Parts: sequence; structure tokens; C-alpha cells
Amino acid sequence: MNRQNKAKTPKKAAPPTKPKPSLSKDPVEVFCRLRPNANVADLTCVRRYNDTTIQLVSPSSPRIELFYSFRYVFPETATQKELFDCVALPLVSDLLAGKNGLLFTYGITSSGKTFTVTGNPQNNGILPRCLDVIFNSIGDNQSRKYAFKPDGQNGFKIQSTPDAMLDLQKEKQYPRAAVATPARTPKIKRKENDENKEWEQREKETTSIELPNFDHAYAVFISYVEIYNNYIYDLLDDTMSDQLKLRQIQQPQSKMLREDSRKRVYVSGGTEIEVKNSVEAFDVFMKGVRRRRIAHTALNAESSRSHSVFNIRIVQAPRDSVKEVITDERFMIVSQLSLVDLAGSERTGRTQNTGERLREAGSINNSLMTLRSCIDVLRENQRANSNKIVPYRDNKLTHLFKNFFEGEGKIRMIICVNSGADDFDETMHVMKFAEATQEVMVTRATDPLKMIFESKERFETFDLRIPSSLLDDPDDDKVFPEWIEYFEERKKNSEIKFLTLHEQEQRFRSQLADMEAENMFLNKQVSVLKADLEVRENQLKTLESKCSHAERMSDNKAKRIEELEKKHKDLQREIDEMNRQLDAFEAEKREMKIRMREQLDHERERLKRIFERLLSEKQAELERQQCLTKEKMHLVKEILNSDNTDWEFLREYRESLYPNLPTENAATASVCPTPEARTQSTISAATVKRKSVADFAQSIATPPVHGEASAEPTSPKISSAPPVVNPRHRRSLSTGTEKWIDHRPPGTLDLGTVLRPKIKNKRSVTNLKELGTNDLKQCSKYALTHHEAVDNGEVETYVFKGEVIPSVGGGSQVIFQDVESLKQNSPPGR
Ligand SMILES: Nc1ncnc2c1ncn2[C@@H]1O[C@H](COP(=O)(O)OP(=O)(O)OP(=O)(O)O)[C@@H](O)[C@H]1O
Repeated sequence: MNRQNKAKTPKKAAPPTKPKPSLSKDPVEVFCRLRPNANVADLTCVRRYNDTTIQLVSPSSPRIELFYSFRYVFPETATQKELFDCVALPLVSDLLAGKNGLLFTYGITSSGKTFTVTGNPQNNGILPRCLDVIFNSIGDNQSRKYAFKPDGQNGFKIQSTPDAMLDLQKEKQYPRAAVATPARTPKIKRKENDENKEWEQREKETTSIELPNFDHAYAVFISYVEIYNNYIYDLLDDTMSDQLKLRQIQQPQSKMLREDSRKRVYVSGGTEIEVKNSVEAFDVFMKGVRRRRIAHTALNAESSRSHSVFNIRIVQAPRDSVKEVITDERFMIVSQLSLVDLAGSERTGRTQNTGERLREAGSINNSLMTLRSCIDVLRENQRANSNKIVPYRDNKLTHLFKNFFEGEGKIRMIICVNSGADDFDETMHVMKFAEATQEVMVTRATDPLKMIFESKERFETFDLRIPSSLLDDPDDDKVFPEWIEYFEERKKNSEIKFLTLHEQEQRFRSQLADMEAENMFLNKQVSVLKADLEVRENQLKTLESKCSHAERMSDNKAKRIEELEKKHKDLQREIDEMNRQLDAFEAEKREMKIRMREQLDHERERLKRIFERLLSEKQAELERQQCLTKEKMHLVKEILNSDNTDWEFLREYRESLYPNLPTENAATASVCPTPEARTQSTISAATVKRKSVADFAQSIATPPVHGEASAEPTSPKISSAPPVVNPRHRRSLSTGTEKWIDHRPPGTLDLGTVLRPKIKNKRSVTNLKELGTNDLKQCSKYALTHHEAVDNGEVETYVFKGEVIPSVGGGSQVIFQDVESLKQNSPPGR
């Protein structure tokens, strides 16, 4: 259900009574404009009650209805033209009549303030319309350019025609900085050109106001500043924006407020540009808008977070008969119209701003709060007839417009209202402020035109009427001499004036001639410069194309950089992840190392114990073997020293050592023993059977029949015949050069077998006693041959071999290293 249609008794039924204008004071006029809702389905909280009243309905319960009255309420459907005609046109009319005016828009963000002031190419706002009407009205009554020149202290001086022409000439030669455009990239240039073209095609305002005085020459000056964070920045200062662009300065320089000789506040050092038509004026304004963007980039600001002030000043002065401005500054009138687009009035709590934005919001609130305080104090002073100090100086915004509130001109305010229900609270604050504002009475400004027309000086300078005293009685005789005197006086004055004018004319002519000459010279220079310009323009075009190429490249590069940065981030993440894994792995590795070291120590300990056990076993074994070797040595020694008649003790000894050794029948002789066989032979050496020589002799005497032994191994027959020498099986003990001791105890037979050593370099002995100490020293090898009769009639021959080495006691000792044995049948028939 539509809330607006619901008939309810208004809580504040009667709109407030507006202060009645007194003869010398006018109230601040407040107009209200409703912005159409972007989404029709949205809930609204504002309704236009009638032409002057607004109804505000709270969206939540308890339902509150509030009424506020203003000079006029524009509905959502109101056009820009309607608004302009009603609100701004009277101010333009005042402006042309030499009176000041201040028009500001107030409201929350997006309520349509900028739309109302500037608008768009299709819907021109107040500002372009004001410019159109001003120039439509002035028409041909414009002064020559530079006839009026700002004096830098909020005033103007009137220049003589030659001076004005000289300045014009200078401007043509050296285009003014204010008109020059700062260097821009082709992309920005294109954008600006498109924007300009759009605005050029705007529908211009055709209204024209009749000028109050056609004898006057008019000049239009514009200035554009913004107030951001309580600093004032000049938006028409080219040098500043150039420096910003070239990064010579980090931030734009703020401007100071000063008071002129007539206590009027102005922006000190602010740029003021004279414009000759509305297109030029709007072009300058748009440049200001662009510089505002640049300044905001440098300041990290948002456009809607600053107050912008666009000033139009009209300077007018009487002209002479040749339509040149009379250079008498007493008759000059300067009037100003300020169009102010205030920043959004929403409170910080709602916007939830932080950091820089919070500071901005705080600053906006401060300036608007100061404005409210000033309004409150002004109201209070007027109500109570008190004289409290108005805190204009607390903020740049109020300080700048101090003069308006003190009677310098008319003040009008447009409050822009967004009818959305979400903005109820903020809208209510705006309404309250607006209502309070229109209660302030501002002293009406004096009419400067009237003052000048009524002034004595003007009368004396311009009025040619004959004084009425001379016309009282035409018949009076005294009158004529007075007439004559009066006219002679006027003639004299006229002649003086003529002479002065003639002098001025001559001066002007000579100046003109000089200028002509200079002009010709300059024309030549201009043609040279034009040629140069053409070349430069070509260069510029080339550079521009390069620049656009570079821009494209830069865009691509930026994209690439973005991609790479993304990739880099991904990789960084991966690296971080891997580092994390690596750390975990390192920690695990350290733990494992500690564990392994512990295991290693444990294993080492275990092996050490095993090794020590084995070592001790081995040592015991070695000691046992040493004992065994010693025993063997002893045995061999005994054999050597005995007459080898009784070998039984060897058997006993062997059996005592190796009780489990197999019987001799199992042993097989090997002529060329393998290491195992050699070991076996060595053992065999220790297991030499102890047999009597008689047994052996008997075995030789009764040898078994050839082949019989192998045929009947179980019934051995002892052969009594000596072993047969087989001449085919001969081998030498050694083919080396060593000297051998060939020990063959008595009874040793040459059996003709391969065991029979054939040693070249030898000393043969039957008993070792035959050898002297020197003989032993000369020999390095020792061989002992020994026969034994085996039970089955076979003969077993042993050859014990050893190294002769010198002993510690100076003698010699033999270390047996090898034993060879051979079993053979006793050869038959011998
Ligand atoms: N009366 C209107 N008719 C049509 N469109 C409007 C109207 N008022 C405002 N708008 C649109 O609403 C949008 C916001 O308006 P605008 O920028 O003028 O708000 P603002 O009050 O100046 O905001 P800020 O304080 O942020 O500068 C713009 O797109 C504008 O075109």
C-alpha cells in the first residue's frame, strides 16, 4: 500500500510561518528539489505535499509524519529549465545589475546536487545556463578584452585602449597559461575531445535579460576553486596541474583567504580568467573539472567529498561616445555570482568510512556543521537582537561566504532530496537545517547602479543638462551674463577636454603606428613560427602515434605483469607449501638421524661385543694352534733326531689330538694338492702312522700282486717286495734356485714315483746331525721323505716340506708348510 496516499492527520500540520521580509532585509531563500527514484519499486519517505511543503514519513514504526515548508518545492518531474528559471535567473538578472548572489546546493550524496548545478549535455544544469544567459544579455556591450584587469587584490583596474590592445597582442603571441592545455596522453586527449564534443552539442539557453544600462561595457571573469579537507585549491591554476602531472610536486598548493580594502573575503592569488562567450567559459569550467580529477588523484580524494565553488564576476563601466570604456574606476561596478556544489551531508556513522575517507567525512561534517552554527548564531542574533560573534572563521567554507551573510548579496539554497526510505534520517537532518537556514535574514545589498547614477561625480562627468537655476526666468537680464559665463566655462572645459583627447589620440596613433610596425615584424615571426609549428605538429603526431603504441604496450605489459604477479603469488604459495613440507621433512630427518645414531651406537656396541667374543675365541684358537704347531715341531724334531724306527708315538699323538679322524684307508693321495688337500696333507703330516721299520720292511718284502689291492681292498696283503720305481712319473720338488736339504733317513727308498724329488740344488743327508750350522744357513728349503707300509700291502710315501729360517737364538729352524703323500701298490716281481 502506498504510504503517501494514506490520509493521516499530520503531526506538524501547519507549515512554519516564513519570516516576513522587512524593508532592509531578505530571508535566505530555500528551494527543494526531489530527485526521481532510480528504482520505482523502492520505498519512498518523501512526498511533495504542495508547491511549498514537503511531507516526510518515517519508514519504520512508530510512523512519524513531518512537514517542512520552503519557498518552492520542485517535484521529481521538474525540468532543469524550470528550476533555472525559478531559482537562478533572478540571480543572473541581479548579477547584470551589479548585485551579488550566492546559490548553493545542499543534500546527501547522490541526491542530485551536481546534476542540478552542472547537469549533463542533454540536461544542462544551472551553471551552463547562467553562462548562456549572461552572454545572451551582454551581446555587443562587451568591453574590449583586457579593458578590465584583475589587480590581484579582489579588485579590477581599467586599462586604456592601447594597454588593452597590447595585452591582447601579447596573448596572441604567447597564449596565456590559463588557456594552455597541460600535456596529456592521446588516450586522455581523445576522452576529453569526446567530452568537449558532447558539451558543444548541448542545447543552449536562449533567454536574455534586458540590461539595466546600455551605456556600460561589460566583461565576464570566472574563477573556480574547491575546498577539500579545509584547504582551498585553485582549479584554474595551470602551473599547478602541470607540476602535478610532471610530478614536480606531490600535492597541489592550497590558497589563502584574505580580506580586501573593503573587508571582502577573497581567495588570494586565485586565477581569474576573462571569457568572451559561453562556450569559452564552459570550456574553462570543464578544464577546472578535469584538474579537479588530477588534484583528487594526487590528494587521493573523491570529487563528491569536496565543496566546489564556481564564481562568475561581471565588471561593468560606462563607455564614451566611441564606445570605449571610460578609465575612471569610480564608476566601475563589480558583481559576483557564486555557484556552490557542497559535498554530501551524510554523517560518518552511516557511511562507515575509515582512514582517509573518515578524515574527509569529518572535514565535510566540520564545514557543514560550521555553516549550521553560523546560521544558528545569525538566527539567534536576529531573534534576541544580540550581537554574538558568528564563527565564520572556523571554516574556509563559511569564511569565504562571510560577506554574503553580512549583506553583500542575495543567498539562495537548493536542497536536493532523495526520496528513498533508506535516507529518511539523513533527509530529516537536511530538512531541519534547510528550515533553520531560511529563517536567517540577510541585509539587502545596496544597488550600486543606483548609487552611481545618483552620485555627484557622475553628474559632473557625464550630465550635460543646463542647470535648472539658469532656466528659472528666461526674461531675467542677469540670466544671460550667467548663461554666457556658464557656456564659456563649458567651452573652456570642452576645449581642455578636446585638447586632452587630441593629445590622447595623438599618443594613441603613434602607439598604434608602433604597434603596426611591431605587428608586421611579429607577423613575419608568426609565419616562421607557423612553419616551425607545422614541423612540430608532424613531430607531435609521430610522437602521439608512438605514445599510443607505447600506451597499448604499457596496457599489455600491465596485463602481463598482473598475470605474472598472480603466477608469482601462486608460486610463492607453492614455495611456502614446499618450505613447510621441507621443514617437516627436515624435522623428520633430524629425528630419524637421532634414531639411526642410537641404533648405530647400539649395533656398534653389539658388534663390538661379538667381535670381542670372536677375538677372544680366535685368540684361544690361535693359542691352541700354536701349541699344536709347537707339538708338531717337537714331533718332527723327534722324528728327525730318532733313527725313524718307531713311529708309533706319532699315531698316538695324532689320535690324542684328532680322535674322530677317519682311518688312513679313506685318505687319498694327491700329487698336486689343492689348498684343501694341502691342509689335509698337513693334517696327514700330523697323522703319519707310526710303524716299525720291520713292518715297513715286511710290507716291502711281500708286496701285493699288481691290481690285487684295488680288486680286493677288504683283504689286504702286505707286499714284501720293494716299491717299483716308475720312471715315467718324475717330478722335481722345485724348479727354483733355492738350496734344499734333502733329508732321507736311512732305509728311505727311491720308489720311482712322482714324489721322488729331483732337486738340482740340494744337500742330501740321512741324518740332520750331518749338517753343520753353516750348511743349514746356506739352505732355505727342507724336504723329508718318509715311507710307511699300509695294512693292505700298499706303501704310503710322505714328503714333508718346509722353509729353513734363522731362529732368534742364532740357529736355524724349519717351518713345515706342506706335506705330500702318495699311496701305491708295491710293484710285483721285484
Ligand atoms: N532530477 C534528476 N533527474 C534525473 N537524474 C538525476 C536527478 N538528480 C540526480 N540524478 C542522477 O543521480 C545521480 C547522482 O546525482 P549527482 O551526482 O548529481 O548527486 P550528488 O548529490 O551531486 O552526489 P555527490 O554528493 O556524491 O556529488 C546522477 O547519475 C544524476 O544523473
